[in-house]
Amino acid sequence: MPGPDASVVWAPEARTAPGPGGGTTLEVLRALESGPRGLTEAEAEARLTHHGENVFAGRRPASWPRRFARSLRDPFTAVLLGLGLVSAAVAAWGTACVIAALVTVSGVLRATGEHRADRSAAALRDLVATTATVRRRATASAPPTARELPVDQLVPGDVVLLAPGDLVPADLRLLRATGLSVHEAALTGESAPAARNAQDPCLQGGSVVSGTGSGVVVATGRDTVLSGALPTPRHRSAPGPFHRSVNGIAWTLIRFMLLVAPLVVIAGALLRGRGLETLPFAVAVAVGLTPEMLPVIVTTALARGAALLARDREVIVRRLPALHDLGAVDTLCVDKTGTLTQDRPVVARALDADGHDDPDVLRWAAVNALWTVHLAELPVPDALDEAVLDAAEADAPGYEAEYEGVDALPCGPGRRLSTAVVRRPGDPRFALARTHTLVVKGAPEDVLDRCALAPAERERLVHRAADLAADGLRVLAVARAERPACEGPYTPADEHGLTFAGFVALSDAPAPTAAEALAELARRGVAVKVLTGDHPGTAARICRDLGLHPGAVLTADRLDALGDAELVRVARRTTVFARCSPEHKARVVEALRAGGRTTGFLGDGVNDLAALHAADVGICPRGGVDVAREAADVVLASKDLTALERAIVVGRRSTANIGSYLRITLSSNVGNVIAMLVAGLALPFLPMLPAQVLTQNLFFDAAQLALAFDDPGREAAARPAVLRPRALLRFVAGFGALNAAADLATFAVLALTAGEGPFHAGWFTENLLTQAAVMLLLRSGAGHAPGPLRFAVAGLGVAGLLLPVSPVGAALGMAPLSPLCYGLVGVVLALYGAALTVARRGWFGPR
Ligand SMILES: Nc1ncnc2c1ncn2[C@@H]1O[C@H](COP(=O)(O)OP(=O)(O)OP(=O)(O)O)[C@@H](O)[C@H]1O
Ligand SMILES: [Mg+2]
Repeated sequence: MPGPDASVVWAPEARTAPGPGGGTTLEVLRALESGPRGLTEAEAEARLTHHGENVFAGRRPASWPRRFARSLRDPFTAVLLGLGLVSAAVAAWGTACVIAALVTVSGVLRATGEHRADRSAAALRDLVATTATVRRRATASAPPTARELPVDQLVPGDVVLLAPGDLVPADLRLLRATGLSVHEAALTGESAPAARNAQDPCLQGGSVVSGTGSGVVVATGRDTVLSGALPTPRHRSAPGPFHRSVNGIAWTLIRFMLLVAPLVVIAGALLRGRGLETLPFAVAVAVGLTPEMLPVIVTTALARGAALLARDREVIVRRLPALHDLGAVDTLCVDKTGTLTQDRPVVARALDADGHDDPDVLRWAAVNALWTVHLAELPVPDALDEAVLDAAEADAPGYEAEYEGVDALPCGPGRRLSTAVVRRPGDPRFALARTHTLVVKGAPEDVLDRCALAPAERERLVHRAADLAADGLRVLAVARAERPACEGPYTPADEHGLTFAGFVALSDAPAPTAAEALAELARRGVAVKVLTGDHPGTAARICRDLGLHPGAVLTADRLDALGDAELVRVARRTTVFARCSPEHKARVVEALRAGGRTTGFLGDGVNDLAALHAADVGICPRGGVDVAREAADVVLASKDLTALERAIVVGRRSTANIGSYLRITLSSNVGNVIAMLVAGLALPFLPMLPAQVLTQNLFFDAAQLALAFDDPGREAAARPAVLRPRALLRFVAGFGALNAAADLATFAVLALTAGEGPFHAGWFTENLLTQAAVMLLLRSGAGHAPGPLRFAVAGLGVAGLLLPVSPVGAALGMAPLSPLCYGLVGVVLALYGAALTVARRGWFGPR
C-alpha cells in the first residue's frame, strides 16, 4: 500500500534524551530483544511470568488496614474521637470505651460495605477492562498480527499500536508516529496535548488525542514513570453534589454540638452549682447528637444500589457517590449520534450543486473516504466513511483503482472535514510533472468556506444543505482541487480555493428505545439537552421525530458570541446545541452547572472528554474510547438511555434512604438533647446517666442500619433526589421540638410519680419506644416496611420494655417502674404517636 512513509519514519539511528528511551531506537529494541514485528506469544508469556502483570500501582485494591483508616476520615468520627479524648482526660473511662467501640464498629461496618461494593465491581471489571492493540506473532516465522490484549498482559518488548482515544498502556519508545499528539496532564500537569514523533518516549497514563503510532514497551507495572511519580491516580478536585450536601449538614451539626456541650457544663455550674462532674454527661449528650452511623448508612445504601445495577450487567458505577449524584441529576446532556440515533448511517442521496442526482459526487466522496481510512490508519473506520464506501461499491464501482493515496488529513476533535490527497497511478518516471488532487468532504459550512465561490452561490448552497438537514439527513459537502505535485506533507492550510462538487446526504435511523426513554426521563423531571457536532437542522429534526421539542437551536458560532453570564441564562432554556466542538460541549455543561443545575453528560468520544470532566456525573458507554471510560463515573453496558434511566431511579432510591436516616436520627437526637438540657436544669439529679445515654444510643444506631434496606416507595424516584441541608434542618427543628415535647411530658410525669431509679427506667423505655415510632412514621416509604426494618423496630420496642427491668438495667442504675408510671408513659406515647401522624401528613402531604 502506498503510504505516507515519507513523513513517517522508524529511524533506528536517531538519538533521544535518556529516560525510558536512552540510546537509539535500534539499541532499545535490541536491549529488549524485540523488533518492529513484535514478540512471539511464547516469549510474551515467559516475560509475563518474569515481569508480572502490568498493573498500575495506584489501582491495586486497598489493604484492610488502609481501608479501615480511610473509613475513619470523616467529620463525625473526628468529633467522636475528640469527645473520647475529653472523656479519657477526665478519667470517664466507661464513656471513653463506649466511644472507642462506636468508632471501631462504624469503621468496620463501613470498610466491609466498601469492600463488598468493590468486589461486585471487580466482577464486572472485565467488562470495562481497558485493552491495548499489540503486534505479536504466533511463532517466530509467522507474520505479525495486531490483536486486542488486556492492558495488564503487556510485557516489555511488546509492540503497541496507538490510535485516538487510547490510553498509553505502558511506558513506550515510539517506533512510528503519524500526526500523533498526546495529552499527558496526569504526568506533567500540562493541559495542552503535545506532538510526539518517532523515537520519542511516550509515557503510561497519557492519552492519544489525534494521530496514530506504534511503540515498543520499555517498562510496565511498577517500573513505569507514572507508578514512581504518582502514588495515587488523580481525582476530581471539586466535591460532587453529594459531598457538598453531606458536608453542609455535617458542619451545621458539629457547630451545634460544639455549642451544646459547653453549654451543659456552664449551665450546670451556674444554676445547680455542679462542677466538672457534668462533663461526662455533656460528652454523652454530644455523642447522642452525632449521626455517627451516617457514613455507614451512606456506604451501605449506595453499595446496595450499585450492586443491584451491577447484577443486571447494564450499569457500572465506578465511584460510589456518583450513584447519589446520578439520582440528583436534573439535566442530562447527550450527544445525538449513537445515542438518539443508531449511528448506522446509510447514503440516501448524492447531489450536484443544482440538486440533481450525481454519482460522480459519491465517487469523489468514496475516494476521500478510502484514502483517509487507509492513510490515517484509524483503528475503527468512521461510520460516515464506511457508509460512503458501502454506497460507492454498489453505485460507483471501480473508483478504488483510479487513484492512489499520497497523504490524508482526517477529521478530529473540532475539525469537521477530512482531506485525502491522491494522484493518478502511472509511470513513476513522470512523477514530477504530475498533479495531486485534494479531495475534501465534511460539514457543508466548513467545506464551503474553503471553496472559491461567489457569496450568493455560497448562500444558495448553504440553504440547499439546510433543506436536506431539515429532512433529518446528515449532510456532507464534497469538493476538490488540482495542485502541482509537491514533496512536503500537506497541512490544513492547503485546503482553500476548492471547487465545489456536491452533497452526500445520509440517513441515520433513530435508536429504537430513544423516544420511550426520553419520555420517561421527562416524566421523572430530567431535562434532556442534545449537544451535537452535527448540523442544527438534522439535530432539530431527529429531536422532533423522537418527541423532544427542540425549540430554537443554538449553534456554536452564536454560542461563542455569548458571555459566560449570558450563556448561563441561554443554556437553561435551550434544548439543542449544534456544531459543538469539544470546548463548546464543556462550556455548555459548565454554564448549566453555574446556573444551579445538577448536570450529567453522556458521551463516548475523545471530543467528549472535557465535558465528561466538567459534568457532575460523567457517563460513558462501554464501547466508548478508553480515555472517555476512564473519565466517566458511570459506565453503561450499551449506549442506551433506558439503562441510564433505571440507574437514575436506583440512585434516587438510595438517596431517599439516606434522607430517611438523617431525618429520623436528627429529629430524634435533637429532641433528646433539648429535653435533657431542660430537665437537667430543672431536676435535682441528672435526667440520665452518661452510660444510659450511650446505651440507648447504641440500640438506636444498630436499629437504624435497617434504613439502608428500606423501600422508599415510588414517590422517591419521581423527582431528582437531593439532600437539601436547609429543608432537612427545618424538618429536624420542627420534629425535634415535637420529640422534645414528648420527652419533657414524660419527664414531668415521672418526676411527679417516681424516684431517681424508676425515673431513669421510664425515660429509657419512653425514649426507645418513641424512636421506634419515629422510624416507622418518618421514613420516606409510605408502604409496607420491609423485613429488616420491621425487625429493627420490634427490637427497639422489646429492648425498651425489657432492659430496664433486667439485671443490665439495674447495673446501669435503673429500677422497675410502677404500673401507674407505665400507664402514664403509655398515654404520653399515644399522644406523641397521634401528633407525629398529623405532623407527618402536614409535611409529606396525605399518602
Ligand atoms: N468521516 C468524516 N468525513 C467528513 N466529515 C465528517 C466525518 N466525520 C464527521 N464529519 C463532520 O464533522 C461533523 C461533526 O462530527 P462529530 O463527530 O463532532 O459529531 P457528530 O458525530 O456529527 O455528532 P454527535 O456530537 O452527536 O456525536 C459531522 O457532522 C460531519 O459534518
Ligand atoms: Mg460523535
